Parts: sequence; structure tokens; C-alpha cells
Amino acid sequence: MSNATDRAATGVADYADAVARFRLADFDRLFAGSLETGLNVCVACCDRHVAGGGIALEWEGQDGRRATFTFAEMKDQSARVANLLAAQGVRPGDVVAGMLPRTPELLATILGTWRAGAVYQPLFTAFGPKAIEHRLKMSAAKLVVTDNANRAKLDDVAGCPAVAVVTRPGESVRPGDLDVRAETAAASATFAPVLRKADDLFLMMSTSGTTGLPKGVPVPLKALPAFYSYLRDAVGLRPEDKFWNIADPGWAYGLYYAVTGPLLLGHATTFYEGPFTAESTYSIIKRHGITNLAGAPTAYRLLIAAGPEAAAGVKGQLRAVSSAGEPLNPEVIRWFAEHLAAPIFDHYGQTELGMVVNNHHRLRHVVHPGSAGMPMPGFRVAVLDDESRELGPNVPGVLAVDLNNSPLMWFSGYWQQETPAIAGGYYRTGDTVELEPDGSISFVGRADDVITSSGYRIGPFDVESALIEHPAVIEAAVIGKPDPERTEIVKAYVVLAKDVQGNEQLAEDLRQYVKKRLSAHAYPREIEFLEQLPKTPSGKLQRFVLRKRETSPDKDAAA
Ligand SMILES: CC(=O)SCCNC(=O)CCNC(=O)[C@H](O)C(C)(C)COP(=O)(O)OP(=O)(O)OC[C@H]1O[C@@H](n2cnc3c(N)ncnc32)[C@H](O)[C@@H]1OP(=O)(O)O
Repeated sequence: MSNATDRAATGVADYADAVARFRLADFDRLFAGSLETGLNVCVACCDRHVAGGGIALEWEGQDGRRATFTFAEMKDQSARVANLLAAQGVRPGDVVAGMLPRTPELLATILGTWRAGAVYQPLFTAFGPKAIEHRLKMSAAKLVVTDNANRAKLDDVAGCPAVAVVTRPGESVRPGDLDVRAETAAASATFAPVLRKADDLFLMMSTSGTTGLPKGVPVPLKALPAFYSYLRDAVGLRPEDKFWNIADPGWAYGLYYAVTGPLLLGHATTFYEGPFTAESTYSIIKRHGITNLAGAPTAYRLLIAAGPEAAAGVKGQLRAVSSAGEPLNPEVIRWFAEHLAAPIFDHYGQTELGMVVNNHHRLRHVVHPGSAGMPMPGFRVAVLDDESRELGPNVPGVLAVDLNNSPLMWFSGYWQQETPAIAGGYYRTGDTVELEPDGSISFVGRADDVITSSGYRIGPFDVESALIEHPAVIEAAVIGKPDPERTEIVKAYVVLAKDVQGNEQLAEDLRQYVKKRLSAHAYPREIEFLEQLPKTPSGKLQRFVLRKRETSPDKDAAA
């Protein structure tokens, strides 16, 4: 526990009261600087907590080694990284990309980037060269910080910027690469934090759409109050909690809420470097004394699949559990109550928004199983019809943020792209929902072809583009197929080149091809070979026909 954890994070409050009392100006006091006149994100997340003497990071490696890092140690490391970046010509506003597992060096890289006034861009370690290349080109990153396990992927990235490598004991770096360990050891532990303002960027994210490659989501400093609020009000983080967000900081939920949010509150975060298994997850909850847990429903469903015996060792230990990335099934809620004695609450958000509709752990309001909850204080949301008219209860429509009445809203458009989702005073999320009579929001489905699998948002176009680069493939269509464990799995329908025979060996080759080139998490788990794909007379792919085919009891008749 950090002594510096903000007192504001304690105690239960009334939801309606929190909405009525919301004031954006209150956050300046918390961040040791003003969004209007200048603050530094590393100071807000780290330096200002040094005096409290608390822990910033509890880390466990794949080999079971454990270490803790204080805010003072992370401040020191952030300054060394900032000096390294400045020596490489990184200036305030430049982008630094990080492709690292959940290590202390990842946290130092993020904090150091912010200390230098630069913008951190996450690259998920499961990405292949195609996904990396697109993102680096989009952001014009000046430097990529990675490790030797991921270094080779950059060889196939056209226009790759300079590379800095974090070595493990006994490793060296290639000629021409920067040795982060050696450089930071030699660098000064002093670096004056660069002040930035509300509209300056500190993160460059990406998100997948339906029709094109992933879009850049620029995150300005004015998102900090929203990230802080989520940890305080929805996750309900208390000073005495031991907090673990399982999500990888290569994605929004992990970067916003396993890194930025807890550190803003002066609270320690937990990184476990190893791959997800139910066994390792229960073991970490037990050994680290975790009391407040966050993650995606797929992770929770995998915990459930391990059975009640596996859960018995931590029953009663979790005070609050938060779920994000895909809707939470009522069955998971019941199981967690029975076998873990833990309240698990559903939260809704997007990379473009952060979390905005939540069943709050700290704020008192009615919680319905199957509902995403109430708008977080600082956001007003509405359910819209096709003409952007606000709909009343129990009518499905698109969830939208009311831009003129949402002081916490920070997203103002995709990076260097048109953003038709922002129009007429609303941001339309693309998710279909229903308003309940008490003001809570229930999720109905996605209004477009974006796939939600294991909490990841996957663009079908991205996977289709990777598939058609394979010499055996002429055309491909990709949809989300309902799946009890992962919500949806990626399913590809493939039209093969003349004289190529579709069989299981080729399907496996295609799976591996997409895994290596695009990403280890976004490959088609199921592949079906077709003679032709359903299209409109003008030649536009009709993915909905394929989706219907998947859910129809008589698949072939529906095709
Ligand atoms: C605001 C927002 O909502 S942002 C989005 C929030 N969503 C998230 O953060 C995603 C949440 N999901 C997860 O964390 C994970 O899917 C979990 C923990 C639920 C389940 O983890 P896993 O069972 O390992 O599956 P995951 O979907 O991550 O991995 C898929 C594949 O990619 C591989 N993979 C994952 N990460 C990596 C990596 N870093 N390097 C190489 N391969 C990887 C896995 O081994 C797996 O391969 P397999 O299908 O051959 O077994």
C-alpha cells in the first residue's frame, strides 16, 4: 500500500451526489499542475508520490522471481530513460514506441517518455511485422524500445526507426542498436520534467475498424481526469487494496488502467510477465494478496473453467472485481459470488473513450446483472436512432457520448483521418445498446462488422488483407463467430486460387501465416473454403450473410 494514495479514493459515495458535485477543476489539485498552464504526466503519476515512500510496481517474472520498485526508484529510472531519449534526438511531442513484455523496464520506458514530454505508443508483443509497420508509419515514431525476443520482427518492417533494446542478463545488442541497460546506467538520474498542456498528446493508441487498417487514437493530457476517475469510482481502488489489472499495457485497458490510472492515484500496480493461465492467475492472487482485480470476461471464464477447487484457495479474498472489453455474462457473476465470494461488475469502454459506463464499485447505485451500468460522473451518454434523435428506455439504438455535457470527454477524432462518428454534438460509439428506465445501459451488440474476441477488438479488414497476401488465397471474408469462451472467434471464409485444394493442412498454414505476419491473437481459429463470397451487385462484401450462415441451424441452406 502506498501512503500517498489519494484520500479521495476511500469510502463509498452516492452516485447521484457524485454526478451533481462533479467539477473538472478539482483534478488540477490532484495532479500537481494545471492542465491549462502545464503539467508533466510522469510527475503526476510518479514524482508527486515519492515523498510518501510507497511502492509503484510489484513485479513477478516468468521464472517466479519477484521484485518491488518504489516511486523514488521509478523516478530515478524515468529520468535516465528521458536522458537516453533526449540524446537520441527525441523532442517533446515526438512518438516513442514500446514493444516490451510486462517488465519494470516497460514501466520505466513509459514514464521516461512522459518525463521527456514525448508520446508513448504501445506495440503489443504478439504483433507481427505487418501490424507493427502500419502503426509505426502512422505515428512516425522516432524510436522503438524492445527486447531481443521481439527484435527480429523489426527486420521485416519497412522504414523502421532507430531501435533500442532492453537486454536480459547475458544478452547483447546488435551493432547499430542502442543498449538500454548500458545507456541508462551511464545516464544522469536528473531530468527536468517537460510541462505539457491539456491538448498535448501523451499516448498514441490504435483501434480496429471495419473498412480499413487500424486507426490512430491520439490521447491528450486532458484524458488524465477520466483515467483517474475510473480507478477511483468504478474500480473503487482503496489505499489498503492490492491491485492487479491482468490486461496487457499493449492495449488500452492495460495502458490506461494497469499503468496510468493506479499510478495517478499513487497506488502500486502489479505486472506478471508470464502468459495467462488459470493456475498462475490464482497463484498470483494468493501470493501477492490481491484484493482488487480487473480483466476481461474471457480471463474470468478461463478461471471458472478450472473449477471451484482451483478457486477455493482465494475464496473471500477479492473485495472488488472489474470486467471490461466485452459484456459480462450473468453466469460469471453468479459463479464469482458462489465460489469466490467476490462482487464482479461489468464496465463498458473503448480505446477512443476509456471506460465510460460502469457498475461502479465506489458509487452507490442499483446494479443489474447483464447491464453495463451507469455513465461515469463527468460523462453524459445518450441512445440515438439513425437520425441522431435521443431514444427513450427499452428501444435499441447506438450508444453516443453527448459532447457538450461531458467534461471528461477527451477524444476529438482519429489521427490524421476523418471521423464521421463525431457529428452533431455526439460521438457515436458503434455499439448498439438500450437505456433502462433507471438510466443504466444494457449492451445489445456491435452495429458494424468489428469482432470482439477475448476482449480484443479485431478489424475483419486487417485479417482479410493478411490472408490474401498468401499465394493460395484469392479472396477472404472474416467474421466473428459466437463462442462460449472468447465471446467470438475469428472465422475466415477463403476462396482459393485455381487448382489449389482446400484441406486441413492448408488451413493450418493460413492460421500460422496470419499469426506470424499480423498478430498472434488475431488469427482465424476457424477457416472454411468457399467457391465464392456473398456480395452486393456492386461487388461489396456482405459479411452479414456469412454471420447469418454461422448462426443458422441449417448452415448450407442459409448460404
Ligand atoms: C477499453 C478496452 O476495452 S481496451 C481492450 C481490453 N481488452 C484486453 O485488454 C484484452 C483482454 N484479453 C486478454 O488479456 C487475454 O485474451 C486473456 C488473458 C483473456 C486470455 O489469454 P490467452 O488465453 O493467452 O489468449 P489471447 O487471446 O491473449 O492469445 C491468443 C493467442 O495469441 C498468443 N499470444 C498472446 N500474447 C502473445 C505474445 N505476447 N506473444 C506471442 N503470442 C502471444 C497466445 O499464445 C494465443 O495463441 P494460441 O491461440 O495458439 O493459444
